[in-house]
Amino acid sequence: MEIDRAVREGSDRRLQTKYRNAVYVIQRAFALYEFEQVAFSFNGGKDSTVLLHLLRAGYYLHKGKPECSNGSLSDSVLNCPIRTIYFESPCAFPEINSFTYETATVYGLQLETIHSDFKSGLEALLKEKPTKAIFLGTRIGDPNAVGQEQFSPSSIGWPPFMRVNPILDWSYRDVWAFILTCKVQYCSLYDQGYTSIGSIYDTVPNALLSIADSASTKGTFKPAYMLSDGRLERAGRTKKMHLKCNSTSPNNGVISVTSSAFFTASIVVVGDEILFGTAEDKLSAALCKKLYGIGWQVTRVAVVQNEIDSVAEEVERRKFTNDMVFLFGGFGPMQSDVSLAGVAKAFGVRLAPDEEFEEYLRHLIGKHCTGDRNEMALLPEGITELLQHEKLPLPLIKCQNVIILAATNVCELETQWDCLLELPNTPLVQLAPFMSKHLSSMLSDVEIAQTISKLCLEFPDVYIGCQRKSRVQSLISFVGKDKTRIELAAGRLCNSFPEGAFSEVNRG
Ligand SMILES: Cc1cc2nc3c(=O)[nH]c(=O)nc-3n(C[C@H](O)[C@H](O)[C@H](O)COP(=O)(O)O)c2cc1C
Ligand SMILES: Nc1ncnc2c1ncn2[C@@H]1O[C@H](COP(=O)(O)OP(=O)(O)OP(=O)(O)O)[C@@H](O)[C@H]1O
Ligand SMILES: [Mg+2]
Repeated sequence: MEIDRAVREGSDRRLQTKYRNAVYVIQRAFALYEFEQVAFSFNGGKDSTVLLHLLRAGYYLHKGKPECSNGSLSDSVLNCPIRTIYFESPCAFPEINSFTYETATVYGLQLETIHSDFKSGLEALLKEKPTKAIFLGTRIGDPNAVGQEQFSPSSIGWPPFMRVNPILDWSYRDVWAFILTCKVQYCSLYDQGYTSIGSIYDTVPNALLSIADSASTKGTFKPAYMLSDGRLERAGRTKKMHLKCNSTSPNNGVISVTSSAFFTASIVVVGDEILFGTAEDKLSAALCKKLYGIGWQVTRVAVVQNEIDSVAEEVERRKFTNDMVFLFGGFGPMQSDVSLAGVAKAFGVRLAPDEEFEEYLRHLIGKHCTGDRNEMALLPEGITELLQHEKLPLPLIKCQNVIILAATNVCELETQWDCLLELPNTPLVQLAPFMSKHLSSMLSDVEIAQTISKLCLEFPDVYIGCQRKSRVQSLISFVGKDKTRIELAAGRLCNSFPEGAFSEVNRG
């Protein structure tokens, strides 16, 4: 079989190992489940394309390599007539759609197209046809791969089936090594600089592949297999929150950009000494200001103990509720430096040696690196991205939406913040800035409370807060992204009281 031969006869030992393991998982699944009760989730993406050919190889080996009477391989075994499900969406790239359909025809896949979301589509599918297992092209590093194994039951709340992930441990490089070694067709978007493909509204070519040397090559991109750091394969995926694409919406998935889009962040500070009261947390106050400056809203600052479970608990909660979580403290060689272990626990992954980070550490602390395994170079496996900038002695560590800031003082924080903003794939999207207006008054909080409550109902888009300077002096703040609305709300307050009751103050 051509795939099997291409890999085995090639010289890439690593690919051969990955291939053998993936095909083994596929053969075991075929031995475990009836062929009619397994399905392949295929969407024309590079990972599912790899999986398609592995399934063909696994099926061929499972079938025991039958041959035609003339000694050549029969066509029926070169194909793997597996039930194949494709969740088609109006937001998909036309190139992806056509590649999916053409590939299904070429390889004799039994294609079933589903037009609803994953969960309800699978519920309907399982009701209609018994389905015990579904093959997916999920890989470690995909946002939804966390905690998964090669055989993982579907999650709670999902219909029951086994998710089979034969290429879970494959890297970006392994995927391209396989595609190029086996010379199989792939979707044309990957030749135009796309490295991971979502919808037309959230995916652009990967800027790291841009050829922007001259006017004639402007807007041209190198092919996906040229991306040297596979951890950046999702750099062309923009944030979903900006854009809403809904296949069931009346405007049939037409893009709608939320003008008041805003991101939220939370800050986790790891520090026993802050909780003892012997040290002060100045870093989170400085970071709040920075985030506010780029239009982000900070929804929580939490100080936790230097304890794995305390860090894990806080990070686990915040990574769901916030777009980004920033973590300070508890990072280093001391026994109390448990932040990375806490982050790993929050994501349900283990700490594993990261060769690239180890190299940076060796440069930085050289002879102080003891033993042949540096504990500081143990990073959460499969979810870590190193954010490197020439001004930083060590790259910043990003684990999905959690960024570990190694700053020990405000000055270091400022450098790290500036570097983060300068990164080509910065996770810090600059949003419309917040604006504010502040009024001071000698009226007491009791006198103004009712009017402010009414204003809050009338202006849900403006934050209206009252800070008591004393029992008889208040500072009322109006914060939001629409200056007219802020002015209107502030004017409404002033008009509700005798003239001169409020005076504007500048709070920088
Ligand atoms: C066949 C199939 C099975 C899935 N099973 C689960 C599951 O058991 N639990 C879950 O949380 N998500 C499940 N998902 C959803 C994926 O984890 C993930 O959300 C999706 O593949 C990524 O698409 P998105 O980034 O557009 O959300 C499944 C998706 C597919 C296609
Ligand atoms: N619309 C879909 N229909 C069927 N299966 C899907 C769909 N979207 C995702 N999947 C399944 O989830 C897997 C992971 O999706 P993911 O987008 O990470 O990979 P891919 O699409 O194969 O490649 P890429 O990362 O380059 O987009 C796919 O390989 C496929 O098995
Ligand atoms: Mg994809």
